[in-house]
Amino acid sequence: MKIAIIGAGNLGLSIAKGLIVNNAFTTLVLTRRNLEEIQEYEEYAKVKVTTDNMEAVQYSDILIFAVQPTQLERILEEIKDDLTEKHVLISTVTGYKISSMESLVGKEQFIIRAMPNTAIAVGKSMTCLCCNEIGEKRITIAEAIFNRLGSSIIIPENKMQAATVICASGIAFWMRLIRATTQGGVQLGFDAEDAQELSMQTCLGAASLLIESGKHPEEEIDKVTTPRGCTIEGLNEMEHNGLSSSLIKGIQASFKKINTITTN
Ligand SMILES: NC(=O)C1=CN([C@@H]2O[C@H](COP(=O)(O)OP(=O)(O)OC[C@H]3O[C@@H](n4cnc5c(N)ncnc54)[C@H](O)[C@@H]3O)[C@@H](O)[C@H]2O)C=CC1
Ligand SMILES: O=C(O)[C@@H]1CCC=N1
Repeated sequence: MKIAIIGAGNLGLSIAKGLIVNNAFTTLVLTRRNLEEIQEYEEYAKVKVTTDNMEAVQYSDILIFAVQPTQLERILEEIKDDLTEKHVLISTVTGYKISSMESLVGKEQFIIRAMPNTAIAVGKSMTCLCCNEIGEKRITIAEAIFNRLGSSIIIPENKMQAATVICASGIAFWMRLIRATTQGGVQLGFDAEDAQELSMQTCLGAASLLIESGKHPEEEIDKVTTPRGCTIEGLNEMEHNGLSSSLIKGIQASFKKINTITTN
């Protein structure tokens, strides 16, 4: 696959790393306004960096847009005359609707929206996808890319904002929980490095157990909570202090915010 990432910033570079580590492209073009930060990527075989989006379009079949919402419109205006029927446009841009992209590049262009998270750099992103009508003919290409770099599901476009909160912002929420449990571990006497290792591996174990068993979290929690034991003591104290409620309220606040920053 001849892939271009238009806007190799935080997310764009995470996608690039995932593609490179998984050898998941034929050619890869990375664009950015300032090349200094991405020059090192040219050391990888078949990777090119440029400031020229038009060149990236001409050189590639799959165009992944990873720019800020306010930057996308200008870029689509810039490249639209160079788009052909071979191009598949994949936008990771938050809150930028398919209909707005269609109004700039036309309904006949294959358009897919993807909402990955930065774990795509290590092939572990949960990515939500949706597409325009004609894009259904190419959605399997997007699934192939994002399944190689984690897991993907197809959702209706009206759930993309919620998906952004749960998956894209969500990775930051989980990392904060890892940090908090690390701090708890330090207070119990582990050095910071060991405490983080214990916390990360336990988090990975919890997710893996649920993924592999298909069980509900409470069923697995019941196996851990010895009656009158230390686990239920800790869990109840956390709940008295609003753990679940705080997470749910945070998710709601994030969702409220994302609906205010939607640009179209
Ligand atoms: N950072 C994240 O974890 C996630 C971000 N997103 C969305 O992905 C998009 C990108 O986010 P980030 O990577 O965090 O932003 P960023 O600001 O780190 O990256 C955007 C990059 O685009 C470049 N750029 C701007 N105008 C350009 C142009 N005309 N041509 C080429 N490059 C240009 C900028 O120099 C910058 O490096 C946003 O819409 C964001 O909402 C979605 C999911 C997760
Ligand atoms: O925080 C944000 O607004 C963007 C969207 C999801 C991740 N980063």
